[in-house]
Amino acid sequence: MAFIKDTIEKLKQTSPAQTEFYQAVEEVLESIEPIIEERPKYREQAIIERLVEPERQIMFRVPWVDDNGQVQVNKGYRIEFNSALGPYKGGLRFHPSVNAGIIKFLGFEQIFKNALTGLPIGGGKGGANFDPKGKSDGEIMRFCQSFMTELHRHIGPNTDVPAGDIGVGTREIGYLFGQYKRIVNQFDGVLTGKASLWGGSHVRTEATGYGAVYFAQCLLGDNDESMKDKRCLVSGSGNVAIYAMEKLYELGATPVSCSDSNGTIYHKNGIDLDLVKRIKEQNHGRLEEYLETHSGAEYTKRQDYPEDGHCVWRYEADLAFPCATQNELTEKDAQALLENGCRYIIEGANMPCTQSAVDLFIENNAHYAPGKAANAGGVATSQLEMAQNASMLKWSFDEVDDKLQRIMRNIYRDCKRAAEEFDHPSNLALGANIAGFRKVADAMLQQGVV
Ligand SMILES: NC(=O)C1=CN([C@@H]2O[C@H](COP(=O)(O)OP(=O)(O)OC[C@H]3O[C@@H](n4cnc5c(N)ncnc54)[C@H](O)[C@@H]3O)[C@@H](O)[C@H]2O)C=CC1
Ligand SMILES: O=C(O)CCC(=O)C(=O)O
Repeated sequence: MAFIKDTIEKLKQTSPAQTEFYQAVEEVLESIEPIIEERPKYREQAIIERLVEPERQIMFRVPWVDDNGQVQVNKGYRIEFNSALGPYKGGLRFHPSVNAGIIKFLGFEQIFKNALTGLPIGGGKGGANFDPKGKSDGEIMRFCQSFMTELHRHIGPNTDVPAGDIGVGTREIGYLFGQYKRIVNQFDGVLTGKASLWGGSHVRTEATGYGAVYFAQCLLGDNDESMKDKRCLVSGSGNVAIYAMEKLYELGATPVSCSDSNGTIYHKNGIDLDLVKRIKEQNHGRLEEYLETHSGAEYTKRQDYPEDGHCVWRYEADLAFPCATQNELTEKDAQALLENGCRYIIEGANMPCTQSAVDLFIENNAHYAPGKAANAGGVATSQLEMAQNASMLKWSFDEVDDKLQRIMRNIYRDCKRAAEEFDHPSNLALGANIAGFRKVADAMLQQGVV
């Protein structure tokens, strides 16, 4: 469709050097082509042109003082992308690679993901090019306080509700919340992923990883298979990877790998999850330390990965869960997975597979679950946290987990139905984009030209 090409070309001119953002937009626009043709109103009302332009983008200076008394400066971002379905909602990423294009791709994906949850939340994302690695607790706190000193004027429980993402977990949310409360003098549900002791929801920590595995269960079930005895490759060793592995073990599967930005562990007998939690959650250490306890496991340093991909995808397994970061699974990795008999690819991370990897999975009829559907359990549980905060109630772990399971089943069903309706019954990427887009686009039509 010429219109899609034109849209991408225009974006390249008006928002230069935002490669990941173009990638995310192109992927969505190509799969919603049939529905744009079916409903001329979307074109007449410039829904696409409006969708690709954030409602608001905030960029700010984040000055802070390090442990040596040196003043440091980072760049902070919050992109309030689309509020057609509810207050902006989406995480904050603290990572040195963060720039406006990365935050925009994440915010754009978040719009459709949040729509798929069926809950009243719009799409947003934020972060900073701050590297938490090697920073002391005091430095992290001062950075978070400075970040919130600007951010607080743009957010609110009914306006924009940030949460965590890479580099932002319960500790950072605590420091951010403390500063917000101090400035606005209100204890409200302005952030999610809070500690359970003071307003956090049960299951939010586990939700993204658990949700991805619940989604995989739906997919396996539809193919008369179960998780039992399945071998699973997992990348990452952060929040999403850890709780995906926990749920895999609970369901009788065996995760055999995990990774961090320095290297990959492959442990044929199954990853020692307690040890990974100790290294990562408690000590904020490096995965290489795993070998001190398990000398039989394999460790591959990042510099020894194949040139055209990531060594984690070169092992044999039934399922693959990319749970680290964007574009971490290349076409060559996809080829290796398929050759090794892997038939299920479930994205725990946001856009971890390159577009050519996704195309290869789909061409080969592998079961590919896109991140915007499979990892939506995190943001869905964030919305459950907002609901609990607003009603001043606290639900039990099982109550939240039951709701999460139901939401993941509904997302799976909606993606599948949309894929069937548009004659690509096994293409869940197409199904997710159409099902998510339709909700946002219809809400935008109903709200007029804004
Ligand atoms: N935390 C959440 O609730 C949600 C997270 N996601 C996505 O899941 C992915 C992982 O996020 P979290 O687990 O929350 O972050 P995290 O900060 O807890 O962990 C990130 C993991 O990815 C690894 N990593 C980061 N950059 C890397 C790189 N360039 N190369 C190799 N490994 C790298 C880190 O070493 C770490 O193990 C991200 O794509 C994030 O956007 C998606 C939905 C919700
Ligand atoms: O919990 C949230 O609000 C956002 C989670 C997130 O950043 C994501 O879904 O990518």
